[in-house]
Amino acid sequence: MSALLEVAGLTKRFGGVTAVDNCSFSVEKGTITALIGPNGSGKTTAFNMITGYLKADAGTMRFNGHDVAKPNPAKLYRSGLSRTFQQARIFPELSVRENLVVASGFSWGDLFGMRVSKSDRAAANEMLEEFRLDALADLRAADLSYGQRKLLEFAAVLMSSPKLVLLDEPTAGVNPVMIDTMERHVRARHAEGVTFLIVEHDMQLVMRLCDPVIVLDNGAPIATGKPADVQSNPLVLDAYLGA
Ligand SMILES: Nc1ncnc2c1ncn2[C@@H]1O[C@H](COP(=O)(O)OP(=O)(O)OP(=O)(O)O)[C@@H](O)[C@H]1O
Repeated sequence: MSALLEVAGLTKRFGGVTAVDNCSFSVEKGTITALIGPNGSGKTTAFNMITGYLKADAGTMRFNGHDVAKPNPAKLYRSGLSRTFQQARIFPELSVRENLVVASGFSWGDLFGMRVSKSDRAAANEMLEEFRLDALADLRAADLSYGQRKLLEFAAVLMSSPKLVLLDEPTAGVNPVMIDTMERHVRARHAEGVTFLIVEHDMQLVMRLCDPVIVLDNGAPIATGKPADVQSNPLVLDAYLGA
């Protein structure tokens, strides 16, 4: 296996708080890697730096064999690294279908000038079917339920045919049926070769879906390994019980 993403020495301070502290880890190609840790251990801050939403104070990053000196969300998206957010970021005033078309790289001008080609419209329609969102295609995204919005955001990031998808708490606040749906879609895309890095608090889901599991505490990894090994690691137990 080879690393698709490598971060080394990643650091971010907010005033007196070191949210991410000289943090190094890698995500191997073809894995569903989990990034877990107690509340406030730095998971989202790490995601934000890796995806270019937050400037790191220190550290380096490589993605798909290239150094990324200044991570930029749009450039990374185009080069195959995309992400979701804890609170799904979609365009609430666009329809479900339009959200998918925009996510595939169309400018708003193209969208509203109806310059979207038939094949790209077909790709959006396929995604709608795959995610069983076709019945909702013409609804405003704002009118979707919380779980449906998360599903739409996930479908939208897949429109760019990513190599690596970072999911930030994909199942937080969604019902058990939707958790199963999310899991199914992750497995299906993984089987097609997409690599995942997932921040998730649902440990049952992490244990059955992810391998390896990276555990952060105080902004740096304290354990990395197979789910069962990590689960019984005394350092990990301490970090969670002490949290
Ligand atoms: N914008 C910010 N300004 C100040 N402090 C911040 C900011 N963002 C995060 N922090 C602090 O950095 C630390 C790490 O936060 P972060 O959200 O990355 O943790 P997390 O592991 O994602 O937590 P959770 O599981 O609760 O989402 C926390 O102490 C948090 O309070």
